[in-house]
Amino acid sequence: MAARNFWNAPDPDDPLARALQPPIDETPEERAARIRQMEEAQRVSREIDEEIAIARRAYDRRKRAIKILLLGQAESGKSTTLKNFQLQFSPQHFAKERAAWKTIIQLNLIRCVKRLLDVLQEEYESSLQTTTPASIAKGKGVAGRTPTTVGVRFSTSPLNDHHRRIRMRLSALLPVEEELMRKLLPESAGGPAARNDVCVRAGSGWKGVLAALSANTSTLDVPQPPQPPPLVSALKGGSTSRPGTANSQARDKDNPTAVLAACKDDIVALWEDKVVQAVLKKQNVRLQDMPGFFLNDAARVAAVNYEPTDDDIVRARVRTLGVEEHHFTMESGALPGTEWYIYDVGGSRSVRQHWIPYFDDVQAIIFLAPLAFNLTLDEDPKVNRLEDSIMLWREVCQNALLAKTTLILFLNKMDILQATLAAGIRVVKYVPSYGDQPNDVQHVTKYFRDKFRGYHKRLSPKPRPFYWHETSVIDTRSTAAILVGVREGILRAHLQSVNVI
Ligand SMILES: Nc1nc2c(ncn2[C@@H]2O[C@H](COP(=O)(O)OP(=O)(O)OP(=O)(O)O)[C@@H](O)[C@H]2O)c(=O)[nH]1
Ligand SMILES: [Mg+2]
Repeated sequence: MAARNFWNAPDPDDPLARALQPPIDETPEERAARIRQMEEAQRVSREIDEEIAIARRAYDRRKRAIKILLLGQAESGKSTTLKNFQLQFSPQHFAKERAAWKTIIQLNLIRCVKRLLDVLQEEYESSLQTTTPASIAKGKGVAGRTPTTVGVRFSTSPLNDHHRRIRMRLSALLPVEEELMRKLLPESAGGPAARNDVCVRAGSGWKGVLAALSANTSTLDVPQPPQPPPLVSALKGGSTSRPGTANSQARDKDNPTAVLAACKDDIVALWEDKVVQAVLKKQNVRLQDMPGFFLNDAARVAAVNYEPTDDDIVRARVRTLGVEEHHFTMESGALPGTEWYIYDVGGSRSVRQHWIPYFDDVQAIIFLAPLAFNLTLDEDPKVNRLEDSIMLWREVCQNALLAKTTLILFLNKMDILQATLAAGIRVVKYVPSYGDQPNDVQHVTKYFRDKFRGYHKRLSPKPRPFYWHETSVIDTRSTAAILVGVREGILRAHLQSVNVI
């Protein structure tokens, strides 16, 4: 019996094959249309196969890749650690994002100026006094300002009209800040998170938005600083209205570089003013400790031709909302070409539930714990920051999903601990169990490190080594050396776990 060609000759008994047979009376046009349809179906099918192959390759690559999760409370230094990683091991990628960071740094500077203006306004308001008949009778008043009418308000503040004029001119920065925040986080512009910090939502493509903005803003068109309105309105808290057309105002608020350049001399003058520094000291405000502090660099950052340095980018502050995945290929090191994924999460209490889905798929966790024994959480000022870090560390140590995960503790912000202890702030006041041990960096660090080590040992589902480093991740040089060691350690642990070494 002759062999039937399986593909070309359909089995006459197969109902599906019968159904797919072209009709006997098919016209040439119908035949052409049927063939076109078949070809289109084959093309779609090939496309789907290709997509599946790409997805499978990506899945295999990701499975082989090394995955690190950065954990810790808000402001503990997770995103700063990530930037150090990128700077150290993926410098080309880091350099590509420079334009986006420029706008963030400008925004950080504007925030610092705004905070400074708020402090000066508070000082001014708290120094307002009203004359009373009694004070006039006793000849009380302010030098050079003899009150003439009963009930006149006057200020005893050392801030004078010169400061108020600068303050009015700097109000031109406020619409710029609002506009940038609206672009970065449209859904919560003006909300509580956005008011306190520069926020971005993970996966929103904010770096692309900012890079485009930075490329589009003309730096040649520097507006003149606004002229102050009459002093009366300035004393009332001021209006932000400026001379110029509505069009020029709309254009200016889209151009942080130009507006900052116009305000540069005023920012520098206000920040370096001795009276202003004395007010800050009196009010016990240290703007230097603010996240994203750039006032000492104002002359550079507010310049028309400003380009951020690597250090500027590492110091820039953006609050992370959600979880950001960063994929990069090691450009150097023991195994160049190795793929790494680093997950950077938001650390404030309301977003911590988003961490859990990442727990079962990471080789290592870098846990950032600043030894901020004297500070409280922004989101809950009743909670001590260090207590919160220890509570989080305990949860991470005992989590069964993380039993095989390498935990690396960064006791971060050592520079701040040093400054805090040098300022005479005593640990025992906040942590009574510290007792009368010496109040120096070495003893304080050992005390808290032993606490973290103890929980790690007691709570880990099975024994695992305790890795820790004292870090100031804001300092790129000292961090680079630590990260090289961390990278090699994680790589070795990973290769061992897959039986390669
Ligand atoms: N002085 C000092 N500042 C640091 C250090 N590490 C981070 N910072 C600063 O602390 C602020 C917060 O750092 P981030 O890296 O943004 O903190 P985060 O953990 O990512 O915070 P969230 O995104 O809110 O969860 C930034 O202004 C950093 O520049 C450090 O070691 N020393
Ligand atoms: Mg962050």
